[in-house]
Amino acid sequence: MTADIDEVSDRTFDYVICGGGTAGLTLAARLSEDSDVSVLVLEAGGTNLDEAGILRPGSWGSHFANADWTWPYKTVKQKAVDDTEYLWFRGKGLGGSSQINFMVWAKPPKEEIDDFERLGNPGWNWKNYQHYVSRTEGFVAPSDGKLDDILKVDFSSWEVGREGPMEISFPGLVDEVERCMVQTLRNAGIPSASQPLSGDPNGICLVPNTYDPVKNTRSYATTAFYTPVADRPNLTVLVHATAHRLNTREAANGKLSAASVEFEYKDRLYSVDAAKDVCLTAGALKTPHILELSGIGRKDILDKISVSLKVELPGVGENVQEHLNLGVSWELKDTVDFETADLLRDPTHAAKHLELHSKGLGLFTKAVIGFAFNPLKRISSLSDVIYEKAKAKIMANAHRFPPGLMEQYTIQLERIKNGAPECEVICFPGHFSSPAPPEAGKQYLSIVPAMNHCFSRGTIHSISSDPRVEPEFDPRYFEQEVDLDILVESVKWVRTLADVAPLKNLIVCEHNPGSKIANEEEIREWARKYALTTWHTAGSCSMLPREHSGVVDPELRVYGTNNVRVVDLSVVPLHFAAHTTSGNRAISDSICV
Ligand SMILES: Cc1cc2nc3c(=O)[nH]c(=O)nc-3n(C[C@H](O)[C@H](O)[C@H](O)COP(=O)(O)OP(=O)(O)OC[C@H]3O[C@@H](n4cnc5c(N)ncnc54)[C@H](O)[C@@H]3O)c2cc1C
Repeated sequence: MTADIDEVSDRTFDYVICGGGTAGLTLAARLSEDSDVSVLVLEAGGTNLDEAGILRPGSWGSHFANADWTWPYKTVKQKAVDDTEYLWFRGKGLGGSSQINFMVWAKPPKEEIDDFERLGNPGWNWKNYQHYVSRTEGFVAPSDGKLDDILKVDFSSWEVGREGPMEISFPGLVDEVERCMVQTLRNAGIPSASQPLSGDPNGICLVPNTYDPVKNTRSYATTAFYTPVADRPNLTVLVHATAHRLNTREAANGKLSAASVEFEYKDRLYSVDAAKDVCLTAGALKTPHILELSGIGRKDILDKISVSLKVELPGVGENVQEHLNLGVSWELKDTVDFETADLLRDPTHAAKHLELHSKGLGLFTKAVIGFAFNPLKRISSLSDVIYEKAKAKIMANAHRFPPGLMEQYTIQLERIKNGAPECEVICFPGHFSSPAPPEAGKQYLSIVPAMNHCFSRGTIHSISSDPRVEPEFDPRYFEQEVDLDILVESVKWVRTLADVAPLKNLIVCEHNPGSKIANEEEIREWARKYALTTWHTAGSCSMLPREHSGVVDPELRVYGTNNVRVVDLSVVPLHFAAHTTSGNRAISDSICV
C-alpha cells in the first residue's frame, strides 16, 4: 500500500529517497532491511502495479505512448545532426525505466568497472561490483536444454547470483531467429564469450533477461524490490510526489546539510524532513535538475536562473555520456519457418499472441537475447587509423578540456588500442531501423550496432528556477568525430553478415539502409542521421575527485554536503560496454553495506 500525503507531509524520516525507479526502489528495499530506520520514497509517477502492458515481455516500445508510464523528454536541437531533436523516453512511476525497458540483463567487462577505481574512486572495482550485483540476481538457468544446441555453454559454471530477488532467465520463446543469428556470427569468425555475466562479454553471448520464467512476465524494480517488502512498517512510498528542491542549512562543519525536501503533490507544495540522508535517485536526466534547483552546481548556470549558489560544483550536469545504436534490417523470405515481432503490428496476430501469452507461449514471451561484443580491431581494418586520428585530435584540444576529462579520454584511447569489446551488436527479431518503415505482412531481422564508449560529452542543465520547466538535455551527438568513425565501421561490418550463412539463406534484401546507401560518404551520412539513443544516459553527476569536476565522492555523497547522496546512473564517471540496469543495482546496493 502506498501512503497518503498526511503520512508524509511535515513528518521526519531517516532517509528520504527522491525517485522510486530502478535505483530508488532497490535502495529503499535495502535500507529498510534495518527495522530501526525509517525510509520514505517520493515518486513523481503512479504505482502502475499489475499493469499487463508493463508485465508482458515482447511489448518493446509500446509503453512510449502511455503518459502514465513514460516521460516524453526531448533533447535540444543537435547541431551535428541537422538540428534534430531526439525523444529521450524514460520510465515514470514505481520501477522507473525498468518498467519500460527492453529487459536485457548484461554486465560490463571487468576492466571497465576497475576503471572507476583508476579514475580516483577507491573500492569501485569489479570485485565489489560483482558482489553487489549478485545480491540482486536470481538467475535461473534453462532447465529443458532448449539453449544447449545454440550456446554450448555450461550454465552451472556461470558466476552469477542465484538467490537474489530479481528473476533473471532466458525467455519462453527462443527459436530459429536466435539460432540463425548466433550461427551467422560464429561463421563470421566471432568467438563465443563463455562468461558474459562475470566480466568477460567479449564475443558472442546469449544474454538473459529480467524475466520471470514461471509467469513469463517482466521482472523489474517493483516486482523485486517493492512488492515483496511493501508492508514493512518502516518503509513509506508516496506516489505522484515530485521532489523540487532540498532545503539546506550550513552545518557546524561548514558543509551543507539537507534538512528537508520540498515536493509537489496534487498541485500543492509540501515538505518532509530528513534525519539522516537525502538520496537522489531521479535518474541521470533529472537528478542534476534537483541539485541545481537546490543551489548546488555551476555558478553561471545558477546565476542565469536566479538560484543562489550554496555549493559550487562545476561538474553538476556535465560529463553526460550516451550509448547510441543504429539498426541494419533485412527483409525475410516468405518461406522462413519462424515468426518475428513484426507480426504484432497486425491486430489479428497481436490478439492471437495475447491469447498465447496467457498460456506462456507466443511472441510476447520473446525477448532480445542475441549479442556480440567486439573490439574495433576485430571488425575493422581501420582501427589503428581511427585510434591515431582520435588521439591526435584529443592531444591538440587537451588545453580546452575541463579538469578530469583528459584522464577519461586516456582510458578510452587505451580501450581502443587494447581491444576492449566496445562495439556491440544486438540481434533484434524484427524491424528495428530507419528510415524505411516496415511493410505490412513482411517480416524482418535486424542486427543493431551499438556504440558504448562515445567520446562526445553532453550536458543537462536547468533553464528556469521553476521546477516544472524541464532542464535542457544536450547530448552533443557526434561532437567528437571518432564516435561517427567507429559507428560507421560497425555498420559496414554488420552489412557484410548478409553474405554469411545461415542469414544469407533467409533474406530477400537489405531493407535499411538499403542498396542505395553504398559508398563511404553515403553510409556516414545515413549513420549520422539515423543513430538513436539506447536510453543508457549516464555521468551527469560523476563520481570523480572534486578537482576533476567530480560531483560525488566514492560514498556517493555530494561534495560540500553532509547528507546529500546521488544513487543512480548519474554517478558513472566513465561509461561501460553493457546495458545499464545491472550497473544501477550495484550503485544502489553499494551504499547499504
Ligand atoms: C526504453 C528503454 C529501454 C531500455 N532497455 C534496457 C535494457 O534492455 N537493459 C538495460 O540494462 N537497460 C535498459 N535501459 C536502461 C535502464 O532501464 C536505465 O538505465 C535504468 O532503469 C535507469 O535507472 P534509474 O534508477 O537511474 O532511473 P529510472 O529507473 O528512470 O528512475 C527514475 C525515477 O525517478 C522518478 N522521478 C524523476 N524525477 C523525479 C522527481 N523530481 N521527484 C520524484 N521522482 C522523480 C521517475 O518517475 C522514475 O520513476 C532502457 C531504458 C529505456 C528508457
